[in-house]
Order: sequence, then C-alpha cells, then structure tokens
Amino acid sequence: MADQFLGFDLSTQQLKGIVVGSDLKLIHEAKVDFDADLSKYGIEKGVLTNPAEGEVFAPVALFLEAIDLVLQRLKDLGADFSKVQGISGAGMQHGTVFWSEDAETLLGNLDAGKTLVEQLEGGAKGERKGAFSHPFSPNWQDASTQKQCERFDAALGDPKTLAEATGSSAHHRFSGPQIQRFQEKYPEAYKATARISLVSSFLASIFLGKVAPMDIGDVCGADLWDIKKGQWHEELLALAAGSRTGVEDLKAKLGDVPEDGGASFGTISPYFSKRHGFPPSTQIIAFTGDNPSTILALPLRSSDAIVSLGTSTTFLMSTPQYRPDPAYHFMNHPTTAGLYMFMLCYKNGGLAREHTRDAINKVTGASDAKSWDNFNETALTTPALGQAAPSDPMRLGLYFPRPEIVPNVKEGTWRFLWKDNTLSPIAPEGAQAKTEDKSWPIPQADARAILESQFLSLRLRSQSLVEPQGSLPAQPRRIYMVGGGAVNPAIAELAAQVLGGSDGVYKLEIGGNACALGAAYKAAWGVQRKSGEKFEDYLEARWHEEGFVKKICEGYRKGVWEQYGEALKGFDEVEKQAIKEKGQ
Ligand SMILES: Nc1ncnc2c1ncn2[C@@H]1O[C@H](COP(=O)(O)OP(=O)(O)O)[C@@H](O)[C@H]1O
Ligand SMILES: O=C(CO)[C@@H](O)[C@H](O)COP(=O)(O)O
Repeated sequence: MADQFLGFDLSTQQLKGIVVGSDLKLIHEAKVDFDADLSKYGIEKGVLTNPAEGEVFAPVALFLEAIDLVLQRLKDLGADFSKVQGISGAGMQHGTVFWSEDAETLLGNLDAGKTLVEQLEGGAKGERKGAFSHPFSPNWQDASTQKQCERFDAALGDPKTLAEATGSSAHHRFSGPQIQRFQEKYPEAYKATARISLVSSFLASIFLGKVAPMDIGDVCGADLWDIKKGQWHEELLALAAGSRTGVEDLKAKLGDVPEDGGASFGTISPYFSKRHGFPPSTQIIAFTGDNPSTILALPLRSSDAIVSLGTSTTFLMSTPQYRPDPAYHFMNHPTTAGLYMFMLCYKNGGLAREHTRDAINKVTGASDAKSWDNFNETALTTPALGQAAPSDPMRLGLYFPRPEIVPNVKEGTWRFLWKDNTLSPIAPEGAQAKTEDKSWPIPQADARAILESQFLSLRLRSQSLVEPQGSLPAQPRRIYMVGGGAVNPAIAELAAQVLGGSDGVYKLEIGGNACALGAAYKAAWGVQRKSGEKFEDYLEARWHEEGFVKKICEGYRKGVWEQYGEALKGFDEVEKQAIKEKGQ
C-alpha cells in the first residue's frame, strides 16, 4: 500500500491512533488507556477532580506521554510511518491547554533522542522552563463555572440570543466561561499564557512543532465564535478576557481560525521524522473536536443519526438547517461550509450506565464485577417502561451521578411511576423502599430504565430534526452506534425500540473507533482532494457499504415506538420535577 494516513482521538479515557490507506481501509489501530497505562498521574477514568469547586481536569503531561506511547504501540504492531502522507486528529471538546511564552521555541527545537514530556513539561521546582503556563487542562466534565455561565447567558440579552450567535447557550464546559474563570482564579498564569489551544489544536501543535490554529468546527464549543459572521465575537471575548489584559490580548492568545477544514498547517515537526520515521513532507491537516470528527467516519444522509457512547453520550446529525436553541448545540461542520453539526451531549453517559451495571452485578453476585451480561439480560427481559400490562404505570427515571448538561440539573437519581398524567415518586437510591410491591425493584428495574431514560431524552430533543420516512412517522432513517458502548447489543436494541430508525441500527465494521477513523479520513481528504472536491464526494467515492458498516438490528418496531412516544410527556415532567427539586 502506497500512501497512508494517520488519525488520532485524544478523549477522556484514552488516546487512540488509526492508520488507513488511500482506499480508507483500516491498516493498524492502537490505544493508550489512561487509567491502565498512566495511573502514576493519580487519575480516575482519565481525570483528576476537585469536588469542592466542581472542577474536573487532566494533566497535560499525561497527554504528552500518551502520544509517545501510542506511536510506539502502532510501530510494535508493524505500522510503517514512512508511508504516512497526512496526519489529522480529534480531541475531546472544550478543554483548553495554556502555553507559556517558551512554548514555540521548545516545540521547534525538540531533541529526537528524548521524550516529549521530558522536554515540554516544566520542572516541578522551577528548575526548567516548560511549554505550559498551567499544568492542567480543564475537562468537559467540569462544572465549576456556573457564575461565569450566568454572565455569558446575560451578555447578549438572554441564552437564546447567545445560542443564535454562537450555536450554544452558556455551558459549564465551554471554553469561554472556562477561560474567564481561569483568568480570575489564576491571574498570573493567565498573564504568562502566550497561546491557548483546544485539546484538538494542542495535539496538532505537537505534531506541527508550533502552535496550530483552532479548527472551524471545534471552535464552536467555546461560546466565543460568531457562527454567522465567521469570526470571534468581540463582546464575548471581552467578557472572557476581563479588564486586566483585554480583548486584543485574548484574540492573540486564541489565534486565527482558518475556514477550510482540509487546510494543511504545514509539514510534520522534524522531531517525529527523526524519532519515528515519518517523511518530512507529511502534512498536518486541521485537527477537530471528537464529535465533529465522528461525523466524518460515515456518509451521513438527511435524518441519519449517530449515537456516540463514549464517556459522554452524544447524539449527532449533519444538517443544512441552523436552528439553535439553548437546549442543544449547533457547530460548524468540520469540512463542509453550509452544513452544521447538531449535537446533544450528556455528561452521565457511560459512567452512569456502569454504576447501574455494578449495582446489578453486586446483588446478583456476578463473578466478574465489570461484566455487562447481567445488565444486558435484565434490561432485555424487563418489559418496555416496566409495563407488564398496558394498564400498568410507566417507569420513568433519571440517573445522574454527576451534574447533568441535558437538562442542566444537579446530580441525583429520580424514579417515578407515570399514570393518568400523574407522577408518583419511588424511594430514591439508598433510601428505604416504602412499599413491598414490585413496582420498581432496585437495582434490577434500573437496567432497562436507564437506557430508556437516555434514549427518551434523545428522542424528545431531536424529534423536530428528523423527517417522515416513507409511510413511517418522522424518525431517524439510520442510527449508527459508535464509541466504546457500541459493542453492547442490548444498548443498540433499546436505542432501536425508543428512537426507531426506518432503515435499522448499524455499527462500524472498520476499527473500534469512529472518531479516530474520521480523523484519518480527514487527513486523507486534506492531502488527496482534487481542487474543490468536497469531503462528502471524496468519502462517497471510496465508501463500500459492505465491510464498512454492519446492521446490528431492526430500528422501528410498530407499537413499541408508539408506546415510547406516549412516554415522552411523562419523561418531560420527570425532568421538570428534577429541576424543581434540585435546581440548575
Ligand atoms: N460492552 C460494553 N457495554 C457498554 N459499555 C461499554 C462496553 N465496553 C465499553 N463500554 C463503555 O465505553 C466507554 C468508553 O468509551 P470510549 O469511546 O473509548 O470513551 P472515550 O472516547 O470517552 O475515552 C466506557 O465508559 C465504558 O463504559
Ligand atoms: O463535551 C463533549 C461534547 O460537547 C464531550 O462529548 C467531549 O467531547 C468528550 O467526549 P468523549 O470523551 O466522551 O468522547
């Protein structure tokens, strides 16, 4: 195979790398699992926390070590980097990395005989200047910026106006409120910051050997980018920057954002050519966010949806419609002007499902505490909404071990029975069950209820974006399951029952990671595209349904889909009740 392309995904719990050929077929993939491989950083599920302030963050040094390690693992698998013509990548969204004034000098003069972390991390006792003005990168699970979010939501009048301008209302994890809090909490470190990267552009910078621009899709996760005007929003920049250093200084820290998502930022840093054997001509193509990158792994058509089951659960669509609302996100499509990415993002995705899995394994005395078998079996053998008969009340719950994004509510678990437009609460987790009846056996009934809850939330919020499918009511055409949880057949089955999908539910056949794959495809397109060739056309010309995706199960089930439709009103009431009880 001649030309090859490399894609990365630097996400919450792992760094993954994928090599593909010009035919877009997988050649090699490798990963670094942060908890398993880099536990010396004291992380849990990839992050450090400061619960007193709601902070969640990760050491930048961990990212650096993971880069060296994933390249080594690809080589151990036989990857021949001398064939790589282009590299792109993706990073978990919203996280920022703060570079020091020495960053560019250090990045540009790396010694190929030493590791990245040895050369870029500052000495703990200040004996060595490092490339970072702050050793940590705030993580998307951070919830420390309520005060800042209130200011952002008020800045243009109300949250709706902010969403119209930037694609999203204010969210704790968004980089604008995060930068504002950073400059307030660490004024000296902020002053010493020469440049600010997103996680995606940080990773690009390492490979480029200088600070790389942010990408046109990922920049929309900041509450700072005016989507319609295609430029930084001055008023919002002023808010984030504060009065000490001001707008122009922050603009310089953030840099210019090229419009072309296929743009090459230049050739690879000599460090990687010398140390790992990449050709000096390898192009570094704009790195984007992990969600924008995921939509590039598949030729999405109108009404197609991706359910991404990573640490977060996200629901993604590619659409020409720009209909922002404070409840969800619109971002620039990472490759194609005039298209947008619609996204719902849940903080309580994979980890919340794991809590229920663990509770079920505990009561059943499972030999493998991390096995999904009992969870899956319980979920599939419990009747839809817990209704053994149509006259039974519906079981509707919310499972938020961490503060949630959709809806914006504090952590908690809620279980209700819904009948005749009335909600009756069930004892909360840990509390003594009030009744002897079997209306909601805890934790067994939770297996199905948590999946139903997650998919009902997606259906509630995406129903206006999908179209009727032939004679079937408005619903997704295809649902693609991606991310770590996509291997779970019970989760796919529940997604189908609740969301529908006239053409069925699918998963990727190539590679375990859609996000890194999308990045590798972007690298290939960026290097190989003919003048004016759109990403969609490039992908379509090389895409083969067979071998690239696999149907997991049917989507729409007559009767069941309608039963879940009837549950939406009750589910909406459950969310309102949770917000009323716990507050935002
Ligand atoms: N068989 C499975 N069933 C359900 N969830 C799974 C399964 N295997 C892995 N997962 C989930 O996948 C998540 C990690 O997915 P991944 O996409 O790698 O995350 P990230 O990109 O956020 O690092 C874990 O939180 C785990 O709960
Ligand atoms: O905050 C968001 C999207 O807005 C998250 O989706 C992050 O981008 C992290 O993703 P994963 O680690 O779960 O892939």
